[in-house]
Amino acid sequence: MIKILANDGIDPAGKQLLEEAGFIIDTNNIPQDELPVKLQNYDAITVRSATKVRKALIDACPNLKLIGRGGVGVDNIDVDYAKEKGVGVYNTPASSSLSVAELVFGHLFTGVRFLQDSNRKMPVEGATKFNDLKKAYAKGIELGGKTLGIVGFGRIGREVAKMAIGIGMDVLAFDVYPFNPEVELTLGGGTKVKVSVTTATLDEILTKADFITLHTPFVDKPLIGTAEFEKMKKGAAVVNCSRGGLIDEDALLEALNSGKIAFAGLDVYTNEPTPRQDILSHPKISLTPHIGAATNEAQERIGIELASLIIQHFKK
Ligand SMILES: NC(=O)c1ccc[n+]([C@@H]2O[C@H](COP(=O)([O-])OP(=O)(O)OC[C@H]3O[C@@H](n4cnc5c(N)ncnc54)[C@H](O)[C@@H]3O)[C@@H](O)[C@H]2O)c1
Ligand SMILES: O=C(O)[C@H](O)COP(=O)(O)O
Repeated sequence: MIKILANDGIDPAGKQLLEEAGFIIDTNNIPQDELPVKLQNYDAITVRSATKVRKALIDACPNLKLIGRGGVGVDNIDVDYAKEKGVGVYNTPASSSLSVAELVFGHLFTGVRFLQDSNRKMPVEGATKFNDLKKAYAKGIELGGKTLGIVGFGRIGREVAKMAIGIGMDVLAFDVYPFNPEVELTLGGGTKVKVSVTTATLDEILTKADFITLHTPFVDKPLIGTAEFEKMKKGAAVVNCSRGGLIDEDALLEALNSGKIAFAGLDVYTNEPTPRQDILSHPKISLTPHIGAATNEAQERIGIELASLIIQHFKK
């Protein structure tokens, strides 16, 4: 019997598929430091972003045959080393794109209408200072008609573009690789419409966009630091639902505090799971705790896709 440890959980639909295929699946969350011993009893492990599967753990578990990542980023797994050791590594790249794209707009709509701040202040001051708050939040702006710069035009970047076009934004897109600027929108009734975004350089995005959203992996250094903030339009805003580290957080605070940029929306942080307090308490930052893929729909798709990949792997 193949035994699988779903250390960061798995959607019930995925668990059911695995059980129907005859696998034993445990959803115990074993602490990282106990894994080198406890994972020895399993043939496979599935993780999200919390559990790390590094070289030392792979070495400690010679029976391990598969590592499944329920999600996109495999930066918590030593993929090349695992493959060298004959351990299969799988992820579910497309299952959460729509959910992440929707969260980007959650942050954008939040920022332009100060929701991050009014949600903090209304419970405390709403009843006594209603009109003061009404005045404080009176300078909102619309997203429609503004320019959105998308850095990284992959799966999520393309979903973001479709939504932006749908609400009447102009879209500039940049990617390190050449890409098809055409995206297909599905209208009510199923009608499909093809619309092209404008291809741009990173510099054009920095200087022309009203809002900038990042959709690349993190490699080794921030994509957006002091020099990039300086190039942005005054009053621009940034959203990062990709990976902490893509934005230099010191430079971000400086740009927010000087008024150079109006707001930021963050789902990911340089220090996870303990982001810095000056980021967490900033009134111009809309915050979510790395929940881009955390919708029922995305997790169900992820669970089903991962289960199918695991079943296929062991049936080979
Ligand atoms: N917040 C969350 O919960 C969450 C959920 C899913 C994915 N993500 C993250 O979102 C990011 C994007 O995911 P995706 O599925 O769209 O990936 P993807 O591979 O489909 O797209 C990434 C794109 O970025 C481009 N790129 C790489 N480096 C670049 C650079 N320096 N400048 C410009 N473009 C660059 C690539 O060519 C690619 O087209 C990943 O970092 C992923 O881990 C976060
Ligand atoms: O790369 C991803 O898929 C996301 O960062 C999702 O992370 P999570 O699985 O911890 O929600």
